[in-house]
Amino acid sequence: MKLILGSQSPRRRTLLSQAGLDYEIQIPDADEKQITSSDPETKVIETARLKSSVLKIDDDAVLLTCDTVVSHNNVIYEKPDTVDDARQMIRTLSGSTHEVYSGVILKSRDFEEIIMDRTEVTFFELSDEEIEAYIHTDEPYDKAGGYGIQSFGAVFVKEIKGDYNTVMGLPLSKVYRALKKYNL
Ligand SMILES: Cc1cn([C@H]2C[C@H](O)[C@@H](COP(=O)(O)OP(=O)(O)OP(=O)(O)O)O2)c(=O)[nH]c1=O
Repeated sequence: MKLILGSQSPRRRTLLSQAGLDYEIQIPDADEKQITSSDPETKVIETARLKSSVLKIDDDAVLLTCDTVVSHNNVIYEKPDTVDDARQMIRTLSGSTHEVYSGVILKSRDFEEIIMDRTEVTFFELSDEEIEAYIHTDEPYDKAGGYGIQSFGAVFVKEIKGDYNTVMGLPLSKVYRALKKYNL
């Protein structure tokens, strides 16, 4: 079996490579706005499934698609569209704890497997100056919740409970373990 990563995310590529997995890439072009669930687990799974539904799966392939959202006080945060969105997200996350959900669909012609993971992240209290400086960089805009734990956003983090890689966009150890079952 060969592994296809259905993602344009550079982080997901890096993480699969870090685990020594070989893969080919396909880029899903799905209209994610059509997934409107307000439950983060449902949202990431349905979105990952939507991404897999727009890609072709060969007989000998397993397709991996994934979605990541941030949830804070029952509100879901995806990628900020504007500077104002990013400001509002980082202000909300400042000085409190949020959850990052990453949901994966592994799909072949014969099966579908769901992998779900959740990591809790607590931010230090951030100053207005810190937030303004950050939202005027490129970093927030391609990331759920408007920050990157693997980049400058690391300095916002006081505590993390769970798999760090789930925050970066792929629950790597769970994915690795699942893929071993299919000899990938
Ligand atoms: C919270 C957080 C998210 N992210 C990223 C992971 C995901 O790539 C992104 C959430 O967007 P997604 O829609 O999950 O993924 P994507 O659009 O980047 O890629 P694709 O749909 O093609 O697979 O946010 C970080 O890189 N660091 C972080 O700390």
